[in-house]
Amino acid sequence: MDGPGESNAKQLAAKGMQRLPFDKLELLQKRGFLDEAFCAELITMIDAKRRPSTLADFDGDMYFRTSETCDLPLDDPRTQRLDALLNELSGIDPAHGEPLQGQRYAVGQEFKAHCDYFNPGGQDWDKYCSVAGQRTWTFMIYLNEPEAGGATRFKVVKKSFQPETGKLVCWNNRRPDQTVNPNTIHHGMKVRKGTKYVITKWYREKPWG
Ligand SMILES: O=C(O)CCC(=O)C(=O)O
Ligand SMILES: [Fe+2]
Repeated sequence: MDGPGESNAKQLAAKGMQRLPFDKLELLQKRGFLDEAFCAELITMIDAKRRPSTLADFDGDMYFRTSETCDLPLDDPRTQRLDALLNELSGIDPAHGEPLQGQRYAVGQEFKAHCDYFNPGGQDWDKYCSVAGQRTWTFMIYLNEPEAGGATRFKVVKKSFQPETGKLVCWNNRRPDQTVNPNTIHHGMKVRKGTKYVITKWYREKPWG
């Protein structure tokens, strides 16, 4: 039985998502999850209100994550519409979702290889996980196509996703036994030309505080 904070690869496939053929992690994609017009609106929202992206368990590399982040306004109908679409697709109780974020990468910006889960026992574990617990699933949507660069590379399974307007990628950050899955390590690679915009939605084991 999946916990209330977990999605399920079989159910996602039944809803039309394509599962990638890897045993090492549950990784799925869906082209055209959002239409171009909605992506363009979300880009406008991200451009309007952004801050430097942050990191948990900072290890001294100032250049590890160089992008900007937008906390999408909770009271905006477009945020609510997107959240509803993701909650419906994931099948996860909305209470377990972190607030939606947009990420913006200008030329040269990246998010080096990392996992989305928090390191059990890491310096920031209590700060980020004492209330809502571990991250379970990640859902990420590309809002546009930069002219060059900006792929998301899953190193262990050697799979790169090219940004494609409206495409959704999602994965389980844990294994079936609920331990964290290091095979999910991925790199938001440097944008070489243009600007890259994505939306990220993370779900938690327990309700978000
Ligand atoms: O931008 C990307 O391609 C990856 C983003 C990412 O991994 C994250 O926000 O956790
Ligand atoms: Fe990530």
